[in-house]
Amino acid sequence: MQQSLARAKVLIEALPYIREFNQKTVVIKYGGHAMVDEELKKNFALDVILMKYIGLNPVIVHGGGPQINRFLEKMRIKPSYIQGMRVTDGETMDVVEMVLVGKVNKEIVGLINHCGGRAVGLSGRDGDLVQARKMTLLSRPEVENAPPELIDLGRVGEVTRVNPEVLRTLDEKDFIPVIAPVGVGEDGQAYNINADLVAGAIAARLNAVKLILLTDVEGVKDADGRLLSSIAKDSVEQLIEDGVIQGGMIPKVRCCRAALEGGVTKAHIVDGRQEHAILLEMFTHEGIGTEIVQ
Ligand SMILES: Nc1ncnc2c1ncn2[C@@H]1O[C@H](COP(=O)(O)OP(=O)(O)O)[C@@H](O)[C@H]1O
Ligand SMILES: CC(=O)N[C@@H](CCC(=O)OP(=O)(O)O)C(=O)O
Repeated sequence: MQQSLARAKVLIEALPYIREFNQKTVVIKYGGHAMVDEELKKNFALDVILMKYIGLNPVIVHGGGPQINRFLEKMRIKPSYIQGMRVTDGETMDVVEMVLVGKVNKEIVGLINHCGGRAVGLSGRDGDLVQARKMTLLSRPEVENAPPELIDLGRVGEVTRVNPEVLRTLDEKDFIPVIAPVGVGEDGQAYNINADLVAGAIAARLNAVKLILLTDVEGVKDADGRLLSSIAKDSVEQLIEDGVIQGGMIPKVRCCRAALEGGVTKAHIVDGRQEHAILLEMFTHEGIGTEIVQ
């Protein structure tokens, strides 16, 4: 009796959130590090399917950094990153597109469909969804007051425009879009874009009610390693400058800030290794991880 009452209470706790998010878009970035084991991947798929069936519009953007690295290692190419971005020469770009679009994307789509959902895989090149240009990245000078230098990352892109037409068409037919972070340049060439940045840009363009970034840590931590449950968007740059936020966490917090500035209501960085992380974040009073706030 007690147990069934507890179960009913869980459902009732979700009710205000289900009502609030009805017909709203939620962009979920599924990081490569969160794709840990088969059980976790299946639970991710089930969370997304549940969201769709209770009336939300989930849009998935996935990463695949570790999966790309495994392939590069087989080819004896050493991965290299600057400020969380992969240095991408022509050969690496071929591997990036092959692994992200040909492998990781298809696996996620296959899993969602196998679990009873209706997913369609896309890259940013399909329907000109994610348009890009070469990313300009400035060095952070070691010596005080030294002028920053332009870093050449090869075929790494930044988003210039999101064309949501193809996503609207899929939504009309109740498909769940699963997007690989490869963009298209003016020259028609592919660009490798950090998946967090793609998720942030799509969330802003779709006026998403939430952006959720699933990663492999509990959330953003302070200098002593304690979880920060909330960060004001205007303190993000200071935390980067102080060296508290580093590496792959940099594009995450920056994209959350940009998404909020672009009209997204809430942005969260959440531990994708936790079972049903999406449901806990979306439909419980406590929430989990770090919220970036206005
Ligand atoms: N302040 C911080 N709080 C939490 N993680 C941080 C912080 N600074 C750097 N990181 C690193 O960022 C990583 C997440 O980025 P990344 O590896 O690119 O994840 P993903 O593959 O999910 O995109 C964490 O595993 C952690 O090592
Ligand atoms: C420019 C850049 O760094 N692109 C990323 C794209 C994939 C990604 O972002 O994957 P995760 O989310 O799993 O890290 C890369 O090549 O690894």
